[in-house]
Amino acid sequence: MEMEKKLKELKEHISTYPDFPTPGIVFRDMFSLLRNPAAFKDLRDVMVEVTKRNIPDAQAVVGLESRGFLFGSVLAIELGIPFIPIRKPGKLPGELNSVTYQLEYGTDKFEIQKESVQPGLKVLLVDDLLATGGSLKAGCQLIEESGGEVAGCLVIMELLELRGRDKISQPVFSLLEF
Ligand SMILES: O=P(O)(O)OC[C@H]1O[C@H](OP(=O)(O)OP(=O)(O)O)[C@H](O)[C@@H]1O
Ligand SMILES: Nc1ncnc2[nH]cnc12
Repeated sequence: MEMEKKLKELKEHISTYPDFPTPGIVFRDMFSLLRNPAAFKDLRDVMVEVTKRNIPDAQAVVGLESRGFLFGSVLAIELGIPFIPIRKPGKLPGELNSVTYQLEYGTDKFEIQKESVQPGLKVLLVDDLLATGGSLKAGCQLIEESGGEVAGCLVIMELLELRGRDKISQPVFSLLEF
């Protein structure tokens, strides 16, 4: 099946919840897609194809906690490159770099292990969803502060009207647009 058709079908597997978790937020639930094994497999194939086509020189996948871990780890296995986590505070051992950022609903802090990023490492940053762009921007900042280079970002879903990609100077690829 060609990519466009696959993407159209995948989008139909995303359930929508108005006013969750707070009034005014339209929540796009990717877990409804993951419940369907054939759809999850198709999503994996599309992620791999888009990455190989657009970010072929990625040397590691960095995933953002927590939903970014699900897709980032699948991609790292398929590409045969390391998976590196960026986590919420207090979860990672060892020497860390950290950054504080704004969410669509609230603020939070991210941490990465210094030893996980070698100087000049070309990174593919992965998350489930791009909303205001605060998380992805913080992720890029953290990778660069740690000595890495963001070769590109991949998100499964993008909420277009929030214009999150305007905050990101690195190339951003999204699969399903809302
Ligand atoms: O573009 P932004 O406005 O920054 O929003 C997108 C981020 O918000 C959600 O994460 P959340 O902090 O809810 O964490 P979770 O994945 O652990 O549920 C989502 O998984 C993205 O990481
Ligand atoms: N609207 C939304 N739907 C799902 N996850 C989100 N994370 C941030 N905003 C979101």
